[in-house]
Amino acid sequence: ASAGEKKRWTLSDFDIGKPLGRGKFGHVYLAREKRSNHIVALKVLFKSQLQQSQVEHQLRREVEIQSHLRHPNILRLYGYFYDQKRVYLILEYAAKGELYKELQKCKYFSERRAATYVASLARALIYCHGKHVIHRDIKPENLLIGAQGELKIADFGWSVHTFNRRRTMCGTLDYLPPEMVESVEHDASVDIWSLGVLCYEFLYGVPPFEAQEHSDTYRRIVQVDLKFPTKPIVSSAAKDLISQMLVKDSSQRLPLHKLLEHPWIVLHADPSG
Ligand SMILES: COc1ccc(C(=O)Nc2ccccc2)cc1NC(=O)CCSCc1cnc2[nH]ccc2c1
Repeated sequence: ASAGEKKRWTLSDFDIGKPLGRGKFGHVYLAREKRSNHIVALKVLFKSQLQQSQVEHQLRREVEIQSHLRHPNILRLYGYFYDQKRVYLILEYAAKGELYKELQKCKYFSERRAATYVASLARALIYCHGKHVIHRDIKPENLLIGAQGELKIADFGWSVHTFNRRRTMCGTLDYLPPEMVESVEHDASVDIWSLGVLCYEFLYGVPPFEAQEHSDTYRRIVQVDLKFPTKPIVSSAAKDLISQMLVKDSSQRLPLHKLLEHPWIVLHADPSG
């Protein structure tokens, strides 16, 4: 309710629960807002560390952007407050946890689950692009799963290594499109590339351009060295979709709204999302 957003929150409004994770700027805790019994994730950032890294403006800008985003597949930022030493972000709690852990556990997803996730992400990105917000950094580490199994772009803040516990740690190049790897300025079509990389990883369990050395990943990306393994068996419709997203010329990538009409998505994605 809009009245609630005007409220000045304080720590005493919350019962603090178990830690959900920790990162460069602070810790995240499960918490319950006392009056409503609403369960949230409370992210605690240390002002000293924010100042040291000169990210206060970035945080202010992000809080501003996030407070206007309302989409079932984008993790909500309900509000924030601060005290002497810390800034607190009141975030939506995704009850089924981190997607990359689920992917590690299953190795790879069924075509139905992969298509359902890709369709949800496409709808969330269409929504963001409509609000001129791009590059939602959609690698598996930044995706959470809600109570009904729905995907949430959790956008962990540009340099917050909160949950990037994957072997290819924070600096993974895997998701960057050619124009970003060649540090050319980028537009919303970067998200189409990243979604294509994600779709491949959902189906095969590894990103398409993975290599031992960064330099090899870099070369495979700029050459779009796309190969489909013979195992697991993946439909040609899925490969066709991925091939239309992982295109070097960003203007030739399949637009997101066309993705939602692609036969593989229409055939396999759960309409519920
Ligand atoms: C909208 O979201 C965010 C908005 C802003 C920031 C942020 O830190 N911005 C920043 C910080 C410093 C400098 C500049 C910018 C982070 C998030 N989001 C998360 O951090 C997601 C994981 S915390 C929540 C959460 C929920 N549900 C879960 N279920 C299991 C674990 C878990 C974990």
